Amino acid sequence: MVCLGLFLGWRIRHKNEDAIWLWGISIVCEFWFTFSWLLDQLPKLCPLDRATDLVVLKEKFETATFNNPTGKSDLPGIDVFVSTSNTKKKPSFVIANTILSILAADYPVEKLSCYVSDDGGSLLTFENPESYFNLKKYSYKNRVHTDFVNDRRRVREEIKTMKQRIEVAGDDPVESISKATWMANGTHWPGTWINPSSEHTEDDHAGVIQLSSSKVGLLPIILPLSMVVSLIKLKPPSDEPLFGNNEEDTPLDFTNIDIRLPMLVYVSRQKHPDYHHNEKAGAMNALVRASAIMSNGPFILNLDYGHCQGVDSMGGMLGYALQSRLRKPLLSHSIRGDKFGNSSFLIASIPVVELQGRLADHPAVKYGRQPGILTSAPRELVDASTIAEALSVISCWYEDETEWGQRVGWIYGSMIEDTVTGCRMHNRGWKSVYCVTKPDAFGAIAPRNLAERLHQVFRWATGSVEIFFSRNNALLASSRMKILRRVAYLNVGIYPFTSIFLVVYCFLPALSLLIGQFIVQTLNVTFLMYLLLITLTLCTLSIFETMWSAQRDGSSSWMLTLCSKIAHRCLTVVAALPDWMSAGGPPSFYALGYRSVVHGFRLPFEYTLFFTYKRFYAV
Ligand SMILES: O=c1ccn([C@@H]2O[C@H](COP(=O)(O)OP(=O)(O)O[C@H]3O[C@H](CO)[C@@H](O)[C@H](O)[C@H]3O)[C@@H](O)[C@H]2O)c(=O)[nH]1
Ligand SMILES: [Mn+2]
Repeated sequence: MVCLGLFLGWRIRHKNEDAIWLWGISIVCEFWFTFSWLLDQLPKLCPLDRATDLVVLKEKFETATFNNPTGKSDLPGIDVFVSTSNTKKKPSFVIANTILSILAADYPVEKLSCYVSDDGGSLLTFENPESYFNLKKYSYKNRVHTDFVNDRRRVREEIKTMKQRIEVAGDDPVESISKATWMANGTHWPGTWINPSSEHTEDDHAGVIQLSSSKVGLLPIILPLSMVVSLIKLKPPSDEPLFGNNEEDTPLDFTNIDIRLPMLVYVSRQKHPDYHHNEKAGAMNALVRASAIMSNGPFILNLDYGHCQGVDSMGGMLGYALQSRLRKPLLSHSIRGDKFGNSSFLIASIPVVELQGRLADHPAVKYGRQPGILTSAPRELVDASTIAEALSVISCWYEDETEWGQRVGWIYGSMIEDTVTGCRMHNRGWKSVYCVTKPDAFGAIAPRNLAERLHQVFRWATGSVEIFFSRNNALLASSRMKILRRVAYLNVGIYPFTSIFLVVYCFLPALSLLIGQFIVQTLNVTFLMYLLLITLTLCTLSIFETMWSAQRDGSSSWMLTLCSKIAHRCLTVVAALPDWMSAGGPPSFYALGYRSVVHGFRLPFEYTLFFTYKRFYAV
């Protein structure tokens, strides 16, 4: 900050009298860059690193006490929401992995429900796990128990036969799926048809809810999942362990293994051309209501279609949420976080906040999800009338003349609904914690190519500009919004504007060549020294951040860690440069143009790609 201050001071005192306008433009840009750098840095002040003590968590909630003589888990229920939309772009096997990671979580099965929202409303396309099973030599060989090798062989055979069964259904496997718009029970699929006809397209179809325990219903719907289901013989969970036996017709031996799995629900909300579906925010709100009727877990965890989670993450996160209920400290605090270098991490942590409170307004859930309520009573069975009721709350007119999306649930009106919703929650005094777990709690898929990445940053920038020009602008937030958090939100709303200054500033050298004038009168030593000083300071800052994160990892040879991390960081910087140059500038620039000039025009979530690139490359 001192370097930048001195530099700017020097620049103001040494005008280029021969081209005062050029000097003026460059000074304005430099002031903006300093401002946006500050906005980036401030939220990183006072980093706090917390970790849940899982042993204490288990001790508190899963040991026999006077109030809980059986020692059955007393942990609260969690409803996990996974969203998917376009199955062409989002392979169904990816979401199958996400769902598997949830079903495999180290959390009492009877307390966990997994809701899959499919905005495509489609029978997911079949993509088989052949590539994994076709590997001639796989890396586990000689390193794992022979049981695993044998099980793997059996699963491979099972999948082969399943594939054959699918191929027998028609010459072309894809063709056979298109006929599967008729479900196995002889009724037609209420959602999107492969050959769409009226009321069976992606934007116009009835609501669908399918429960994993009604196995027959699920089988034709999610094919990769159906494999999983048929392989492990899904059972509706009760709070008593259920041991498998080998008599059943399964390829795996489940003797003495608890075969219960969490409740798995497939939801595709109703769509109608007359109603805006509000993308992911709309899908999440439908799930909030449907789940309130079906399981009403006091906590919600929201994952995207490709966010796999680690086995311990649920307990890890609950540790934060339940902290106030425990006398023995559950959290260890230490300063210095790991994830420096990207201020958006603060914002990215926001969806992890416990999303409780009165979100549901349906009579069946009159009291909503009461804050902090612990559901120790066993969950009631879900019957046909419950499903009918859940179907009614995912209809598209359900939100008519209600406050859903305005004040209740996920907030509508921006493409980055996670940020707006987080902002509104903080604004109302919700607390959030930045969750750092070891190993990482979640793994996600990054965009696979430049076009996808540009599409994503364009969408984010559009969302940011939408926020900036709305009442959700951080400057208008209530006094409950903490100051650094306000700065972080402000940064999210303001960063696309940097693109204007970037484009102008990058243009100046070319202009200088043409007119023979530069932003300074002469390239004197002081100017160059300042540039060098600023560059060196930034590098040092980077090294410090790396050192802190190396220390945090508690590595015994932290020098070695440091060296490898510095090398890694250098590589990252080099690799990120093209990304920064392509993504940081033009997409934000366009987003800004669209939002400010063509205000009120809504860009479709998925089709921004077409919009950007036609223009981008034309220019
Ligand atoms: O109409 C829609 C559009 C999208 N989605 C889902 O929303 C999620 C995010 O979409 P994606 O295309 O993966 O966007 P990303 O930019 O990768 O996602 C980030 O940015 C989004 C805001 O733009 C947030 O919603 C996400 O939580 C955040 O991870 C995915 O699971 C989609 O399936 C829907 O459910 N319905
Ligand atoms: Mn994504």
